[in-house]
Amino acid sequence: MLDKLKSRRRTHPNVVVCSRRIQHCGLIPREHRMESTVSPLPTSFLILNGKSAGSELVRTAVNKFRLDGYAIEVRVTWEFGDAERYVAEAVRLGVDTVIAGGGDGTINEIAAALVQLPAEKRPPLGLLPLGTANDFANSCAIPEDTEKALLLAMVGKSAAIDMACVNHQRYFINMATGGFGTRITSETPEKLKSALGGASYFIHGLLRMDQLRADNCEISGPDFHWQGDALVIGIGNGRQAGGGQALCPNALINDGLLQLCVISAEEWLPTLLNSLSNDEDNPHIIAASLPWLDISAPHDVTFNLDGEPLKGKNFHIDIMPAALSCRLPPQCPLLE
Ligand SMILES: Nc1ncnc2c1ncn2[C@@H]1O[C@H](COP(=O)(O)OP(=O)(O)OP(=O)(O)O)[C@@H](O)[C@H]1O
Ligand SMILES: [Mg+2]
Repeated sequence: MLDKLKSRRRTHPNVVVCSRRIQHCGLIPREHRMESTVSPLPTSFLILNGKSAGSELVRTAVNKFRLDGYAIEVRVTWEFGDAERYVAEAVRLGVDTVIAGGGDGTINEIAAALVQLPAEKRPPLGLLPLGTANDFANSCAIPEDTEKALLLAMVGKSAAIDMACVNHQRYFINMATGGFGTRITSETPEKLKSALGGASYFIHGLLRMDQLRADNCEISGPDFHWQGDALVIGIGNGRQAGGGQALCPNALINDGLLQLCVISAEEWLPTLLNSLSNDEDNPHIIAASLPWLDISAPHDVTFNLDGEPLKGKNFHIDIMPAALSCRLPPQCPLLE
């Protein structure tokens, strides 16, 4: 596998070759590069969520690939906002790939920063899943093994993928969820997440059933209108959220469409039990494929954009076709 990928390496002018090794701890900014500085290896900029900063698996994988000659810069986030600054740094350095090392929220923050750059400056995104649920990476079939995932993130083939924009200012790459599902993911305690991983969202959801409350809302889009009490609203660019719940099982990330799935509140228990397999005949599930949609509610509702909350009464959601390029496995189930 490694040999096959190595044979596909491209020449890139971003790094200085120092004997056979690359000076991986200091990529040279574009303006300071000399004509003769060439490297046969791609350069990567790994933005690691601070929650995974201590991972020995990551350290071992990065060191291994650096010894093989790959140039990998690593930055660690401490709080929201750090990733965007690091993306700006990565662009200044002219790297071949920006790698999101974290969960769905980390991918969201990095993808949102990338999509706001001018297209010609936008490097491809790579994924190193290190979060709790890793819903986007899992549904893209990114390898669980850290070394395999890092190699794919550095040199995998990139594909153009869509993103979604909410109210012209926020973004999601995987899914926006509202209603009951939202409250599960935004309120699941960090301790439960680190102890139980993806299952924590589901378990926390079961514990919270007594507080189940539907959101009354109106949803409209091209040739589509629905109003009612929604228990769960899923708007998918990708397919699953909340730790493996495939709310939008037919979604594709390069079809220029959003998949809407609403589980209405009537007879919620049988619906909930059946719904997670998304039975198309179930009258309590409303599904549609739309390029944009508007959602309005009389009271504040919270939407989770890739697990990060956004509160409001009115949401306008647009698909942004081919907004990013992302290094994905050849058999990624989310590509058409
Ligand atoms: N050093 C840090 N410690 C704690 N939180 C951090 C740190 N750096 C960034 N964050 C925050 O982490 C959140 C993103 O976490 P992320 O979604 O990647 O992990 P997760 O929630 O465990 O995984 P998943 O969403 O896949 O279940 C963002 O809100 C971000 O601001
Ligand atoms: Mg998260």
